[in-house]
Amino acid sequence: MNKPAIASDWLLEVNNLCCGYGGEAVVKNVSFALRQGDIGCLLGPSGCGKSTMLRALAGFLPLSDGKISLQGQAISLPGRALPPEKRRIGMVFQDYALFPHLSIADNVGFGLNRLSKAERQRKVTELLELVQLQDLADCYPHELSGGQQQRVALARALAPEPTLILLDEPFSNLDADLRRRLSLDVRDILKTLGISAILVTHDQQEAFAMCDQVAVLQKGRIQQWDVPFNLYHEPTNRFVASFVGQGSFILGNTLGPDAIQSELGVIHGNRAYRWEAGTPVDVLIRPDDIVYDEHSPLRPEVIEKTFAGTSTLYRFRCSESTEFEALFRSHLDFNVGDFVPVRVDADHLIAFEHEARQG
Ligand SMILES: Nc1ncnc2c1ncn2[C@@H]1O[C@H](COP(=O)(O)OP(=O)(O)OP(=O)(O)O)[C@@H](O)[C@H]1O
Repeated sequence: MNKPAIASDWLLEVNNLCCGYGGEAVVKNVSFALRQGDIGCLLGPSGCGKSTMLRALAGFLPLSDGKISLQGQAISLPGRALPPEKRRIGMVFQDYALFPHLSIADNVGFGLNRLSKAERQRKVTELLELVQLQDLADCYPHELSGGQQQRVALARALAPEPTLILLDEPFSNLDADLRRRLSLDVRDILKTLGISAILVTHDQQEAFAMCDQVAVLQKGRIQQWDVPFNLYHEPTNRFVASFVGQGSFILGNTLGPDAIQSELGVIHGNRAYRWEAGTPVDVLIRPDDIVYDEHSPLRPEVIEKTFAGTSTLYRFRCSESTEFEALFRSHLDFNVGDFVPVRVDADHLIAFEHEARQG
């Protein structure tokens, strides 16, 4: 049997995308690709162009350069774009955007006019079961909590069986606990249906928990498109290293390709660097790279302590220019002013050529 003619293995391909407003470029030369069933994320600080990229994907913003393809077909090119309603792309917004005068069932069935009444009802029931709101079918949006309204918005976006779902900060109106639970539920629902999605968020925990691939954006450019583990442990540049997770840079000098002399001792890692021995470098120290070791000669001073239940985050100072953080289980209890024996235990040695600090 012949396979359907799909020109590429990728569901979504974005090539050298450039777009913006009034001739001003906001998104610059962005390229990435997403496989069928994967959840991608656009993560970055406020104003870096995440929503602008999403608008271009949805077809609301023209391209000044580049190409967007879905299932191997170009849907956006400069001067030529498939209209939003013909893209088979669903959207879920931060503010839910439900119709207040329609019941939950009618909100979900809104885009299903082409179906017979019975088919429409069957589909709505199926979707409400999927998002676990079958008992609220006859309620109105104002009678639902924020989390429930967002589930309705997801069911409505899924109803026309889109090829791709775009989620624009969908959980940012919810409290932290609900946010975490709902993001995992939404991931499960999308994975069960095998639907691909792009999530826009500035919350890295949400990005890591929910997404298979994450783009870290800065000023309209992708700095790294990778799996969450690599973004944390193998950041490709200083911006990603600082933006993703916690960490401090300390000064060191290379001893060899995989060893750096620093105030915290000789740090070994699993990466080889090509710098000459003696090159000044900034080494990234994550809070989980530091362990308590009562035999260690290194005894930095605790200068800050943040208790967080099962763990405590300590900020240590070795000297005027060397500070770093460490995360210890909270039964290891120290006070500000204590000198604590610690050592570096990092598998992933991340270093960048030394940058003189400003000011
Ligand atoms: N309609 C618009 N007209 C002109 N400039 C815009 C418009 N929308 C956004 N911008 C500008 O484009 C840049 C990127 O905005 P965008 O909303 O894409 O960022 P973002 O990463 O989604 O930010 P946030 O996380 O704060 O929502 C900003 O400098 C913003 O001021």
